[in-house]
Amino acid sequence: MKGLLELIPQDWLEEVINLAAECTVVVDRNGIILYLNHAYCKFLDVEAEEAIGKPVQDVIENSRMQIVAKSGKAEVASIHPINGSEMIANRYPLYVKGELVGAVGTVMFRNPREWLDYSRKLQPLMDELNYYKKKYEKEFLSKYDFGDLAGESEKFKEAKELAKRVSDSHSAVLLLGESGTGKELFAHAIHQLSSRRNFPFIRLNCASIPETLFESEVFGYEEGSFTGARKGGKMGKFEAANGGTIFLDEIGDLPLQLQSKLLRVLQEREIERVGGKGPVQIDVRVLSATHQNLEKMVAEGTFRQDLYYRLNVIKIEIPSLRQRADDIGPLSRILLKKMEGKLNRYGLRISEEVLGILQTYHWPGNIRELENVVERAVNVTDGSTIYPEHLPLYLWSGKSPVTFREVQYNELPVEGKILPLKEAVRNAEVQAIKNALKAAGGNKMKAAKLLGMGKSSFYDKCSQYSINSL
Ligand SMILES: Nc1ncnc2c1ncn2[C@@H]1O[C@H](COP(=O)(O)OP(=O)(O)OP(=O)(O)O)[C@@H](O)[C@H]1O
Repeated sequence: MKGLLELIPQDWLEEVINLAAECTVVVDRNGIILYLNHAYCKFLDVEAEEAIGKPVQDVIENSRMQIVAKSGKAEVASIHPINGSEMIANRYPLYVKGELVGAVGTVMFRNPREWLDYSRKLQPLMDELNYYKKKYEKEFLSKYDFGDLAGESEKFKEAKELAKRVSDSHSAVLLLGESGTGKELFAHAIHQLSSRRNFPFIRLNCASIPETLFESEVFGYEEGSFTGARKGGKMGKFEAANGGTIFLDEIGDLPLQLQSKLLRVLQEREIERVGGKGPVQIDVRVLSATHQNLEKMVAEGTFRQDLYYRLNVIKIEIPSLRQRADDIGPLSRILLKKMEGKLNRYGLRISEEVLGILQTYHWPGNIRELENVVERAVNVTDGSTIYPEHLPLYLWSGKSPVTFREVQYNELPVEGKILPLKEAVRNAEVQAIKNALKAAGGNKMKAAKLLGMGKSSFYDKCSQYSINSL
């Protein structure tokens, strides 16, 4: 077989080398220069005839070509000081028929200026690339894993274990739980632990999607399929999720007429773009979530039974924060750490009184609400400790924490001796005032606030019970 270069005339070759890598040098195994191209001669200010046959280090200052020709190890993009400036050079060992015969050196940039000009041209492209990378990560990749799901209570751990166990299955998962319990976090974590993790995670909010846009959003459309259709068409959510996971959030809020369209995709596992030429096969894992009671909706005829069965292959019920009161303390501390980072306020702690209040509140908004409360507290706390007055008023104003809980009489232990009611009330008031003063570090205004009392009634009570200080 003919050599690959045989068709190129000999006198073309040098020009080809000059164009391919401006400054080029070739040495034999002993580091003797066999070839120095025109551009390199010009850069070094030497004649080729003078240089050829000489040891490379005698012609090129600080050269390492003789080392590469012996070691057989390439040196790529190394800084090479020459002629008072630092150029960037590549040195490659030259193997012919498997044998090390010498080395080839090229100069990528003859000085840092060249490199700067080059990187200036490259920078906008890199910025653009990073922008799309971030956009892709934000829109198409899952952001959380099971490590982000904090909680040690039994019910929560059971839900987490089940979710882990079914992560890699292909079956549909229905996540049930009140608003703010972490259903979306679970969906991310399930995808992250599955073998689909390197494929997209696409969220479709079924509550916010207008009926008129459902088809184009969910199935996509072809260019020119309707007035206003985007040039090049648009990929729908199912197509975008292909190979990965689609998370149908707030599925209980999907209008009945759209439920049948969704059911068709789930049954047939194919979609057809609006104005498309035919169906496209899709391979997506379906996760869905709702705070609604789907069984009740099915019974009332507002949710399709067949769709319910499709989605509810594996049901995971996420407990409300009320049902995992033991987790409130640890979760508050975790959320505090998160907020410290977000708001750049470090070294904060939550006081015992605040923990008491948080533990007895009923948390209708669950972890999302707790997160908001902690964020607010971090914002309004001046010192390093979060006290009750840093919580929103509805959490503590005018009430003792115990009134938040539905205490059953038979749950209350009988303690101490039975006193006449007036005396018991007096003792309780004295104790409550002393506790509040202690919690407020002796500050009467703060103590009054903690007790949910006006300043003057607090002072009246203090003088009635002769309490002057702690
Ligand atoms: N176990 C947890 N550990 C730490 N943070 C959590 C946990 N669960 C939820 N969160 C946080 O609480 C907030 C609400 O979570 P998420 O959006 O997943 O709830 P949701 O149940 O999907 O709510 P909705 O039903 O309103 O959509 C998020 O900011 C999330 O980071």
